[in-house]
Amino acid sequence: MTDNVIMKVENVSKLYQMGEVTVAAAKNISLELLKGEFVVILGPSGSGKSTLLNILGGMDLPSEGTVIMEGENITNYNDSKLTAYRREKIGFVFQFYNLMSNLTAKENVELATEICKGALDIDEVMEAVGLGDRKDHFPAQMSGGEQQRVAIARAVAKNPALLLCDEPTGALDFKTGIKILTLLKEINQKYNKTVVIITHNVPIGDMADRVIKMRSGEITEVKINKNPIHPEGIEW
Ligand SMILES: Nc1ncnc2c1ncn2[C@@H]1O[C@H](COP(=O)(O)OP(=O)(O)OP(=O)(O)O)[C@@H](O)[C@H]1O
Repeated sequence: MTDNVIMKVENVSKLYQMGEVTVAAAKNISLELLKGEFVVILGPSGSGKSTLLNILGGMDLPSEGTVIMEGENITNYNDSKLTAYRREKIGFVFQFYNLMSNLTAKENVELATEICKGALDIDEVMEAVGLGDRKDHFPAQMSGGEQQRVAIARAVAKNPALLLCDEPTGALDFKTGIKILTLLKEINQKYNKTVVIITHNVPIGDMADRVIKMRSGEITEVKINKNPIHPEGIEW
């Protein structure tokens, strides 16, 4: 394993038995994620993106294959080790922000970092996501874009090795979506974090260092972007 590989996925499949039929939600997937890389996994509905993301994030185990994160095979982990893995190593950003409505923006971020070793300074992260003056606002007092910024701060403040984002712009209007993608790129550069976005939204691939295309549970194409574009150049 080269030094800058943080995750190595080898021959991962996820099979579901539906009566007589075996459904392969992921089929023989192999990939590597590099430190500081910005990756977009693209695929239509049902192509296996969420299945793969769940496996990378330790929310689900593959039926076959291995996932090596920073040299450790997480597919051998028991439930408590997987919980620790999700807590320490992975920052999740979802389409819907899943904030605690009775906590302020800052408290939402604090809650996520309380049980983490090596968390980042919360005030600094709140500034980095552009919410320095919104820390004491409750989710209901914030726009969708602002709530997604809180969700990103919450994921980043844990100082995870990998930020996994599932359709992070899916619930946002175009302009706000571009701002969120810009923020994810800034976070990627400022903290040298590996960021993976999964989406069906093809133009988002143009901002990635690497685009991985999926169809029917398989990787169909891997494209390196030598010159990824700034998110403000993306249109959909
Ligand atoms: N628990 C399950 N049992 C049976 N089949 C499943 C299960 N989970 C996923 N699948 C099937 O695996 C395939 C891939 O699903 P997955 O949710 O990973 O796709 P996706 O690309 O994330 O789609 P979307 O963009 O709509 O969320 C689909 O055909 C789905 O029906």
